[in-house]
Amino acid sequence: MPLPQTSDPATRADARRPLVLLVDADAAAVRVATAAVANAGGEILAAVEPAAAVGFVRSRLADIAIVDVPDRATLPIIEALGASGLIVVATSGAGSVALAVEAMRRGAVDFVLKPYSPETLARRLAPRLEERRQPVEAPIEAGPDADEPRDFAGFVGRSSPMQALYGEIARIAPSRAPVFITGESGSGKELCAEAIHARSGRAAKPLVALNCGAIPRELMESEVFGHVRGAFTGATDDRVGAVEAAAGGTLFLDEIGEMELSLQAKLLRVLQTGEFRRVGDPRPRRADVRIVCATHRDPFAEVAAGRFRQDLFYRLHVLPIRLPALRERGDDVIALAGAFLESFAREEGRAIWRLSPAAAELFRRYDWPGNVRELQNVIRRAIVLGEGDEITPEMLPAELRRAGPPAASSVCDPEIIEPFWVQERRIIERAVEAFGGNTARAAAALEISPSTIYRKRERWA
Ligand SMILES: Nc1ncnc2c1ncn2[C@@H]1O[C@H](COP(=O)(O)OP(=O)(O)OP(=O)(O)O)[C@@H](O)[C@H]1O
Repeated sequence: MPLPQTSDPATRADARRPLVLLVDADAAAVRVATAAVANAGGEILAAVEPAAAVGFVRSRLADIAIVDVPDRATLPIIEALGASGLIVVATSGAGSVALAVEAMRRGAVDFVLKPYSPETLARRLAPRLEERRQPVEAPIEAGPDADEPRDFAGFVGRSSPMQALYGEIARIAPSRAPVFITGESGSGKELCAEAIHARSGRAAKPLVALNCGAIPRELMESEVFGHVRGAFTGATDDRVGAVEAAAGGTLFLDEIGEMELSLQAKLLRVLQTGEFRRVGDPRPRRADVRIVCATHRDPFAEVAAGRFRQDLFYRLHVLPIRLPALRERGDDVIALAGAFLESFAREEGRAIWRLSPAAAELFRRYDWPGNVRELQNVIRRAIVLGEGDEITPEMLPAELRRAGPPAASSVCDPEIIEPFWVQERRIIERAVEAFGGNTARAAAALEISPSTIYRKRERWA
């Protein structure tokens, strides 16, 4: 199932794309439906299993729901979503006329038989999407120059992908539903979690962040759920875990993909029942936390490889957000560089620095695999080690200088030759990104098998 795409800025200028909730447990159908929704001019809000659909009844985020009806047990979902004002299109592979009639009786406006092609579903959806297409919503922070793109909640950046991201954050922040943030390393996932918390009704309560990749495995359960005295060697006192510390607020689980499978099962229980136990304590406790999680990996590949529980994934992947890579943000890189030049120079007790035009050009051309964090490091290093008050190309690391236009000479400079695996990795990552995180489609375009990508990724990890 590919990650939802941010909408086409050109279309957004005229009207907001209707948001579609996809309720289907079958990953293959979700892939086809995602393509159909994009073709018909909509945007996927989330793809969820039937059990998670009810969470959307109150959130009122979606305009339209496509609900798979494998049997009669799913029919009440149609009723509930319809009653909350969504246009509901039912689908089913059962091919039963009685089921179709019953789905329509319960409020579905159309019934599409499975398997459907993206074209068929897009055709059936198009008039429904048209009904819900709305004039573009008011800018996020209205003011005298409200039409101007602006920075937002700690983020610097006014490019279209960032404007779309700010809109998504503003829309999903008030919901209680879990948020699943994806994006390359250093692209601002933690900043995004902070913005969501700050704009939610939970802002007055704590935001507790845990990096699942940085905590030793044997301590992780106690970090998340706490422990009681004597639970294990060294547990000399009762200890509150992150879930309790975040009571009423938000729990941010960074690098969720690194969490052990056994602990994933316990987290699933919190999401299903609201209950958890401190390590060594038989007494169940209750938690009221909103979970926001993040990963730099492709979560669909992690599920496919068995490293991420599918049931937990569908519970968490309710409101997905993708952070664009820095290289997708155009001139934001220059604005960010300016902001860091100012703040780091101040921190280092130096005069304010600027970027020379030649250095700015390299910044624009470079790929930034480490994203905003890499940019911060480059600027900090130049300010600490450099002389003067201007960043020039000579002060920049070799990989950045390589980003310049190709040398006029036909002889290749040995310094610019990159290892084969680095070039191969860049090609693969770009392809996966171009297909919105869908490894299978990227593999098809590269004419290699998806398993080749998974195998290589394991080697690079
Ligand atoms: N658009 C932005 N404007 C200003 N600062 C930013 C922006 N994006 C990221 N940063 C800063 O860059 C640094 C890295 O961001 P952050 O830690 O949120 O990234 P991340 O995606 O969570 O990284 P990782 O995957 O390594 O956990 C932080 O200091 C953050 O404040």
